[in-house]
Amino acid sequence: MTTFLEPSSFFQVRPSSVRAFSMPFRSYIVCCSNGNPSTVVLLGSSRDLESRERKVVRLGLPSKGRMADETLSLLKNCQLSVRQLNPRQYVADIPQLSNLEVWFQRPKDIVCKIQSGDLDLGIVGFDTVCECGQGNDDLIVVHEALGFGACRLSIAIPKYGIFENVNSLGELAKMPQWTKDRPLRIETGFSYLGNKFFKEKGFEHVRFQRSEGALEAYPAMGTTDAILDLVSSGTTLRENNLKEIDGGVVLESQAVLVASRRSLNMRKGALEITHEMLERLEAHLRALGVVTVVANMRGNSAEEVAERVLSQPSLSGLQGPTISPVFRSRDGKVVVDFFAIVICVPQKELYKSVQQLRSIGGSGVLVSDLTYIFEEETPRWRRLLSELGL
Ligand SMILES: Nc1ncnc2c1ncn2[C@@H]1O[C@H](COP(=O)(O)OP(=O)(O)OP(=O)(O)O)[C@@H](O)[C@H]1O
Ligand SMILES: O=P(O)(O)OC[C@H]1O[C@H](OP(=O)(O)OP(=O)(O)O)[C@H](O)[C@@H]1O
Ligand SMILES: [Mg+2]
Repeated sequence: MTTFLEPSSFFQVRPSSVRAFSMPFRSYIVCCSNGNPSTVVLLGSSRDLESRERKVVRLGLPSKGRMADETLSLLKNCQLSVRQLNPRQYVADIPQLSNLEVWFQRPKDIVCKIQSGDLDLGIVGFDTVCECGQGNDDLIVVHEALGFGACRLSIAIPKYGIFENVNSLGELAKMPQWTKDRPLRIETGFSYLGNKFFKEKGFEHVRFQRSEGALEAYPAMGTTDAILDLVSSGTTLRENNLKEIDGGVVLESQAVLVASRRSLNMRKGALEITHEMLERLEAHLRALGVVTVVANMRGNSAEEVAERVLSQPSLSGLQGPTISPVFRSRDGKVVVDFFAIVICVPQKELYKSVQQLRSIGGSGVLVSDLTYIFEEETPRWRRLLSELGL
């Protein structure tokens, strides 16, 4: 039961005391009717109230770093261009999506702010969601493969010295050097994921040391034994005389669209915006690397042309070819002796497809890029609704 009390009976507690109630908010309005702490009632945080009252939906995008440009260009390719008047402005919008604000933030802050209710949606690396989210059930990965920022969170050790013959996680664990007093020291910006991984793997004597940036230098400095960091091409490791080991990949990552479950359930418009973004992202990503091929072919009927087209392995298209009659006027009569074929083929198979089309009589071949492929269903939308219990 909620009881409304006189203002004089309200007081505020410190964040540390609030944690004792296992509530994740920074400041709470707490009231108690008779001074007895056992009757304390938590009404909600001032921050939480502000967040709940907010009418506009907020999307967090990386403000800088390697994810920033690719995020903007992906959205642009989905016809969701972000309108930012100048690059130092941290708030922007997407004219296509009314009732949406874009906030540029550092990737880690995006995940923190989604959890605190200051943002509703975000585009960041999966590694950041897992590290900063720490398994928080409020975070939902709505699209897990946006197609850029691919990397892995991986353990690396020196190629030299005591590690020369160590090439797997098992061998690293068995090294006699690690004891309670002298544990394996791992430098990382991913101590949550690192701790979890090493615990699951049964490592006993490990100590994580927290650092951000240029970790690859630390083993040679002698301040750490191993590092746990993101790797993509492997160049940074190689240039610093480090190597990955078998079984040492903690996580595979790429850019994802992440949302707050609370926002999707409670904030007006959040679910609709997420739906539109998801539809466009899926349709665009599906269309990447696929081209439309249009050609004309002489024939007596659509079926006869279809038989010829389907006899070629690279011409079956997404769901089979679309074949339409080409009407021409001859001697004052309308005749059909040509058919237009439309097929979608993977870019990689384009030349092979053109050769096959020619071999069965195709001419006037036109090729164009695809922007979207909208399927009947958006599989990730179904999955999201079921995760939200809708
Ligand atoms: N070498 C890489 N190749 C591909 N993607 C990467 C690579 N390094 C990082 N990423 C991805 O890009 C995201 C952002 O990395 P970035 O280096 O821009 O920011 P950061 O290191 O988290 O922030 P900052 O350096 O400002 O503290 C990472 O979370 C990861 O998903
Ligand atoms: O395998 P590679 O292709 O060499 O990429 C790996 C490097 O990329 C990231 O660093 P980043 O460039 O983001 O610099 P930072 O350490 O300052 O974040 C990561 O922390 C590695 O150092
Ligand atoms: Mg970085």
